[in-house]
Amino acid sequence: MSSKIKEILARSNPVMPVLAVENVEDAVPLAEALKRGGLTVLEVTLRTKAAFEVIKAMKQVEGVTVGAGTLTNVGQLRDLEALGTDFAVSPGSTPQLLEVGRLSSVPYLPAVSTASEILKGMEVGYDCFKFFPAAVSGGVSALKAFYGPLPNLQFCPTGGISASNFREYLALPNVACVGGSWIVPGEALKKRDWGQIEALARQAKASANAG
Ligand SMILES: O=C(O)C(=O)C[C@H](O)[C@H](O)COP(=O)(O)O
Repeated sequence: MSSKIKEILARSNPVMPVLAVENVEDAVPLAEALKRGGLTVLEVTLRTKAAFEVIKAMKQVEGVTVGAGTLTNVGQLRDLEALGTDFAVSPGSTPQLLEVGRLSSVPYLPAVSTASEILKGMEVGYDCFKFFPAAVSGGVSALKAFYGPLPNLQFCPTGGISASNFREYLALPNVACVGGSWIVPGEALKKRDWGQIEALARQAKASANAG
């Protein structure tokens, strides 16, 4: 399981837009804009009523890997399995999610913010985690500190990451990719400004590759 998620969150996909999409009609144009900008691994949070329909619609866009975020219980994971979602991400982790996620057909990324949570995940076999909420949990300094005793892990930090600081995270040896909502500002989505979203994606991709 961890290896499948690591393939998805590889350094070739350094920035993962975290999306909250209210209108299913926006799903395809949004995924296409992000793809034109060079970002093809997308996390659709389950924060909106339309989220499952949005995932289904985005999966029609060729070359885009569509995961679900905000996974908080096993029931949702079962629904995502039925939908054929490409991966699933939680904002935290529970013993039940870790256990069920390990065996799921949907590659699963649990989140941690402390060393003890990391150890609990490792006990079940995980070596790849979301680090959430990254900025308020110590940011780059915390990830550097985890690297000392636990160098064989990979993280996807998310939460409080922006255009101005994401490269500091990507420079760390234990960061596979970063996630964030800054690529798709709420206003741009509301205005259906696909050009701006494409430009923000392109900028992030270029800047990540330059690092
Ligand atoms: O909804 C979820 O599944 C989450 O876990 C939280 C999101 O990943 C972060 O809220 C994104 O953080 P920002 O980039 O600071 O907006």
